[in-house]
Amino acid sequence: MFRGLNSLVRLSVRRFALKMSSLPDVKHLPQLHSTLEQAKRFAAYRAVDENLDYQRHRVIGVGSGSTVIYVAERLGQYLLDPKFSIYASQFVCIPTGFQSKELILTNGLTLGSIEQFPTLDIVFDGADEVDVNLQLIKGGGGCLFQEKLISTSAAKFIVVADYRKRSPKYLGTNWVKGVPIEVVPSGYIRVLHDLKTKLKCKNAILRQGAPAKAGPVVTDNCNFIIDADFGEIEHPEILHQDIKMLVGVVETGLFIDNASKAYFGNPDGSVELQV
Ligand SMILES: O=C[C@H](O)[C@H](O)[C@H](O)COP(=O)(O)O
Repeated sequence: MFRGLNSLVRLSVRRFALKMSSLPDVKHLPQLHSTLEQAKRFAAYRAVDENLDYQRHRVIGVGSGSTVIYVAERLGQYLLDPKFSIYASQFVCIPTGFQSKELILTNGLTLGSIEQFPTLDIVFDGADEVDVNLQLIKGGGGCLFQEKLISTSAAKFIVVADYRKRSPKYLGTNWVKGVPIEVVPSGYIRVLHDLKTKLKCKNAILRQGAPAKAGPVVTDNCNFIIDADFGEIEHPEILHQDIKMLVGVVETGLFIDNASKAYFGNPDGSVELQV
């Protein structure tokens, strides 16, 4: 129901922006249903406004998840404002999966592919947890491989998140579902076994699609996802390398030395920046 409500609000935001025909101030937009959604929107709008160099940036990555919804919304508003539209009409947006492809299209933006544009100017994406060194856990929504492909192909990777994602110190403190790992389907038993025996993982499970689907989650690349719990992760770069070495692993949800900045939205409208 909330998703439906939010879509309605987003539609009215688009109409509002159309009527205003200038980049709307986030504080004047119709309120979203929860303070958490408001926090995500505050972070996304500020991240776009502060980092998008609309006169120079042409190839823009749009990530996955519930926070980038507001990134795509903001980018769409640049198209509607005559001051920016001449530049925004030249933006090409590269998606990190099916969901972001839809976001790009529904906000009136031009869709491109990583094969056409292997180098990006900037990418905006969410995160499941951000540690004090800007290392990330991503993949809670199952999109990690394409997200990593896009974010490591961009000159700048800007993280947009709400206040819950900021780790007090180590990854694995706030996000306790485990590190998402994309694996080739035929190799999942082997990877589960190796995670437990070779890497001393506390628990590793194949992500299930229930209740929406019986059986495992299948990614946009037709792979499976394993969630591997290592507790608090002191050395994410080493863990990432160790997991990558396992036969059957396509990519890990540990994003190492990749993000340039992270914006965390708070319910009161303030946004914290981590660099
Ligand atoms: O696979 C999903 C992605 O890594 C998302 O960016 C991540 O899960 C954060 O999503 P959200 O903005 O919904 O918290």
